[in-house]
Amino acid sequence: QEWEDGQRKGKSKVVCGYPLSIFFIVVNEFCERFSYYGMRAVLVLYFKYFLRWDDDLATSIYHTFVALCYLTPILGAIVADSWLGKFKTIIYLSIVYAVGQVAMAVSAIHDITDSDRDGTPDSMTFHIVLSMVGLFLIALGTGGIKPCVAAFGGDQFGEHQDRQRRTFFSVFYLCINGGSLLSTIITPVLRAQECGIYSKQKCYSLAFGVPAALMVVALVVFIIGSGMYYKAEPQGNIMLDVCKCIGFAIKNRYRHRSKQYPKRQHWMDWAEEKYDKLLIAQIKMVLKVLFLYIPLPMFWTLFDQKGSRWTLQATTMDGNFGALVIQPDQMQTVNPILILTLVPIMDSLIYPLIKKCGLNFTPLKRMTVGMLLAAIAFVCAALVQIQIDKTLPTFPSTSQSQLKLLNMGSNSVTVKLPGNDALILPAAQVYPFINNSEIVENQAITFVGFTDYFLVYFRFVNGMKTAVNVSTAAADFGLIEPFYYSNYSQIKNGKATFTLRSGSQSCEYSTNFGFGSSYTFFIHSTLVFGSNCQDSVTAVEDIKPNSVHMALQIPQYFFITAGEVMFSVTGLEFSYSQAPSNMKAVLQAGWLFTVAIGNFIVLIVAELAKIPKQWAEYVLFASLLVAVCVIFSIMAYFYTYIDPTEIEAQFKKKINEDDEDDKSKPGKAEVEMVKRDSIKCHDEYDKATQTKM
Ligand SMILES: CC(C)C[C@H](N)C(=O)N1CCC[C@H]1C(=O)O
Repeated sequence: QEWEDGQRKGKSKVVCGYPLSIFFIVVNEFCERFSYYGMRAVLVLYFKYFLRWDDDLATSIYHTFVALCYLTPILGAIVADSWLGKFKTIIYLSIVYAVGQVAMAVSAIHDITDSDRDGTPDSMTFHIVLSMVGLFLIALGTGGIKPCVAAFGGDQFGEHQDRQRRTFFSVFYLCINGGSLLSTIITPVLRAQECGIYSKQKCYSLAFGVPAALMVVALVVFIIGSGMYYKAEPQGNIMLDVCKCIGFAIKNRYRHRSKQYPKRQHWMDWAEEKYDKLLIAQIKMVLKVLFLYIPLPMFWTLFDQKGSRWTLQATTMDGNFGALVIQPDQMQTVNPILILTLVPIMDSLIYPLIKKCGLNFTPLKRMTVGMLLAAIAFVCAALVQIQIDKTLPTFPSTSQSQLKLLNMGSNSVTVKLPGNDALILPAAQVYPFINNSEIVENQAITFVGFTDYFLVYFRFVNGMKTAVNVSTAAADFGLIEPFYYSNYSQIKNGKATFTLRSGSQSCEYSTNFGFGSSYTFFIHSTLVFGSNCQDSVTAVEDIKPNSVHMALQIPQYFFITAGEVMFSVTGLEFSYSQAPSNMKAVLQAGWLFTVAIGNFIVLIVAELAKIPKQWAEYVLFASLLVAVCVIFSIMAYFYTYIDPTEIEAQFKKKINEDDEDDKSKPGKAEVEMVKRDSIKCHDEYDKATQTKM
C-alpha cells in the first residue's frame, strides 16, 4: 500500500490536497455526460420525425437503448478489472463511443439519400441501419466506460485520503449534472435549426454532431492527463476466477452436505480446499455489498418516473412563469439544476452540521434517508395530482353520453330529454349536459398527448343565415355553412384575433387561450359585420385551461433530488470504498445495474398499472418505497463496514508468513493447514469489519 501511495504521489502534482489528475477525469465526465444526455434529449424526436416511426416503436426503442446503457457497465467492468485495466478500457471504449456518435450524426443527414432533393431521405433503410449501429456502439461505450471512470477516479486517492475521495465523488456527480443540464438545453435548440445541402430540414445532424464532438473532446482531455494517472494493473481474469470459485464452493458444500462434516462459518469457505483465501475474502466482500443492493432498484423506479408520469402530469398544468413559458418536459431540468445547488449545500453545510450534533450519519443511513425523501416526493406528486383532478373536465362514463345543447335562435326554448326534467335554454346559450340514458352513441372527445404543448383546440358554430369565413393573420380555417360547425383546429395558446368574413364584410373577434384548453365559439344570428363583433360571439369552454401552476411540481422535484444526493452520490462512493482492489469497477457496475433494473420496473409498471386514479398510483409507489426502505435499513443494520485495503494487506502478509512457514516445515498435513488457515482468515476478516450501519 505504501508503495502504491508513493506511486500515486510521484505521478501527479498535488493541488490543495487533491491529485491534479482528478481534474482531467472530472472534465472527461462532464463532456461525456454532455454527449450522452444531449443525444438522448432529441432521440425520440429523431425516431418520430426523421425515421418516421410511430410513437410506440419510438418509445420502445428509446427505453431499450437507455436500459442497454445501464447493462453494458458489467461488460466494461469485467474487461477493465480482468484484462485491459481501467485506463485502456476507457480509451478503447471512448473511441467506440465517439464512432457511435459520429454514426448517429451521419445517419441524420437527409441529403445523403435524398436523390430527388425533396427534403426527405429516399432510402430510409440506410438511415435506420446506420443509426441502430450508432446507438449500439454508444450503449457499449457509455455503459462500458461509466463504471471505469468513477472507479479510476477513486483509484487516484491514497489510503488516507477518504475525505478527498468523498469530495471527488461529489464533484464527479456535479459534473454529470452540469454536463447533462447544458446539453439538454443546447441540443433541442440545435435540432430546431434548419440545415441541408439541397433542401433545408430540422438539423438532427447538428444536434447529434455536437455531442459527437464533445465525446472526442472527452477522449482528448482524458489522454492529456495520461502521464499523471495512477494506473492499477488488472490482476488476471478475475471474473472467471470469481465464478469458478463460487461454483466450486457450491459444489463442495453440496458434496459435504451430510451432518458428519463440520459446518463452516460462511458458505464461501467451502472453496478453501482449492482457492486462495484472499480471493475468497474478496468475494465475500463483494457478495455482501451486492446483497445489500437487492432493494435499491426501487429508488430508481420512482426516480425515473420524472421523465414519464411527472412530465405527463406537467402537460395538465399551467407553464406560464411570466416572461418564461416552460414546456412540460423542460421541467425535468429542475433535477440537474437542484443537484448543482444541493450537492455543495449538503457537503459543506448539512453533513458537517449533523456531525457537529454528534450524530454518526453513516453512508447507509444517508441512503435510507434518501429513499424516504423520494417517497415524500411521490406523496407531493399525489397531492398535486389531487389538485389537478379537481380542475379536469368531467367526462361521461361508459354508460353515459355527453351532450351540448346550443340554442341558435333568438328566443328561449324548452328542452325535454327522456328521463330528465324539462329545462329552459335561453337564446344564444349553450348547456353542457351529461345524460344517463344512452340517447346517442357513447362518445367523448378528449385531447391527450402533447405533440406541442403550446397548441390549443377550437371550433366555430355558425348561428347565422349566411356562410361565414374564419381566419387569423397566419391561417385560414375555411367557410362555415349557415347553422353548421367547423372541425376542431389548432392554434398557439395566448391571445388570438379571428377575422369573421361574409362576402366583402368582416369584423374581428379576439380571445385568450390558456394552456391545454379547448373552445367552441358560437357566432350569434345577431352579428352585424362592419361593427365590433366581440359581443356577438360566445366562447364555450369545452376543456378548461390548465389552472394548476407547474411551480407546484417544484416541491416534488426538490425532495426527489435531495433524495438522489443522499442516495446516489453516497452509493457511488460506498460502492468504491467497500470493493476489493481488484473488483472496484465490477462493484460500480453492480451499482449501475440497480439503475437498469429500476428502468425495467418502470417499463413493466407502465404496461401493467391499471390504477384508474393517478394520485393513488403515486401513493402506491411511495408506500412501496417506504416498505423497501424498511427492509433496506434492517439489512443495513447488520452490515459491517470494511476496509478492503486493510483486509487484503493482512491476508497478503499472512500468506507470506505461511509460505515461509511451509518452507521451514515441509511435509505438514495439508488438511490441517487448511483448517488452521481458515480459522486465522476468519480472525483477520473479523478484525477488519467492525463498524455497523
Ligand atoms: C437525469 C439527470 C439529468 C441526471 C441524474 N441526476 C443523474 O445524475 N443520474 C441519473 C442516473 C445516475 C446518474 C448518472 O450517472 O447519470
